[in-house]
Amino acid sequence: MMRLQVPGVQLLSQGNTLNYSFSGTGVNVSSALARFGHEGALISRLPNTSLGEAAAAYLRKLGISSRLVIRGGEYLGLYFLENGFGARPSKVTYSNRLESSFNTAPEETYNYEEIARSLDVIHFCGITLAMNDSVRHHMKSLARAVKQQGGTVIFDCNYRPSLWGPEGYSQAKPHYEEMLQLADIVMMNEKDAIFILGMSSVQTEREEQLIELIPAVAKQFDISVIAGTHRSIHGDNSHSLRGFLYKNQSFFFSDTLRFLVYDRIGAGDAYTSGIVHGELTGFTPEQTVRFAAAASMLAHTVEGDTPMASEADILRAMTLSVGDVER
Ligand SMILES: Nc1ncnc2c1ncn2[C@@H]1O[C@H](COP(=O)(O)OP(=O)(O)OP(=O)(O)O)[C@@H](O)[C@H]1O
Ligand SMILES: O=C(O)C[C@@H](O)[C@H](O)C(=O)CO
Repeated sequence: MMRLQVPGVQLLSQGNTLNYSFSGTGVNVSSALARFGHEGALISRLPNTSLGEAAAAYLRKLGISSRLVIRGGEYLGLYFLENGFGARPSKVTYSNRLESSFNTAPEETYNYEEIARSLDVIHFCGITLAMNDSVRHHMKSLARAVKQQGGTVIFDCNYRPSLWGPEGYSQAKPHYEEMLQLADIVMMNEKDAIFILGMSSVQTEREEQLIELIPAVAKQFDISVIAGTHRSIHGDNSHSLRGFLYKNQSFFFSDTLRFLVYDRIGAGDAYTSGIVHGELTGFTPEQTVRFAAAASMLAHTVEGDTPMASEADILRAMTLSVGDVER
């Protein structure tokens, strides 16, 4: 999709120029993994227009393979970003998303078995799950095909209230449950368990709810790895983030990292990419969760949705020393 950002911290109603880039969770995760040395390919559908061309060129620049990008349809989904400052949060407004080439892809667009044979790991997210019945059908069919071929299915719950509407949780629940049944690695925290899956906890603190509910989710849906973050937002444009990883019936946590935020969008995708890279590379769970949290921290420092840090940048950031100019 296309991101249209009002420069600086202006509101849409104040500005008169927009900077554009192309993004979405799939773009963010596949480009980060490509930067870490894996082959990252995007499964999507782009229009045969200058907009589609510009998006394809952007993917090439990010090192993403477009071998699974289909051409057709007429539009690209858009979102407008107004950056927050201090007490005023950033605001995302989606536009024309449901008419996009991706969201109108007809039944026969993707050859699920062929795609599944061509990859080891596939990543889906809750944003795609919120689109429409036809997209959900593509998504679940592809996940089933990958599972049948012995591939790894990753599902990031990232629930977006504005996409599901007022009865969102009850509408979302059966679809989330289906994806969780198919997933091997899941990105979530206790909020997803409580609000979407309807689980309850006797605990009142987030950390304790997490420790009670995540193992129950892993058991119920037979999930090997569950990972996610807890974020606190401070009044001085800084955030604190602590990552967790639940694997082999044990929890692993990163340190709580506190940092200034330049651009928050896509930081969760950077965390996911760190977890997936750690799992694929054979890091220990301790290393993986620390690597993912540092990857997410660095993503907050770069403009745009897409994480730009290399593995070396992240390993350096894990030492926690703030650097001067490197020359
Ligand atoms: N209102 C909500 N209802 C249910 N779950 C939620 C809600 N808000 C957030 N969550 C869940 O909490 C987890 C963390 O969400 P959060 O928005 O903090 O960041 P993220 O998804 O990690 O980051 P990013 O927005 O960069 O992808 C996600 O799995 C998300 O689905
Ligand atoms: O809405 C999307 O498809 C994703 C974008 O809003 C953005 O890239 C994002 O939220 C990433 O997690």
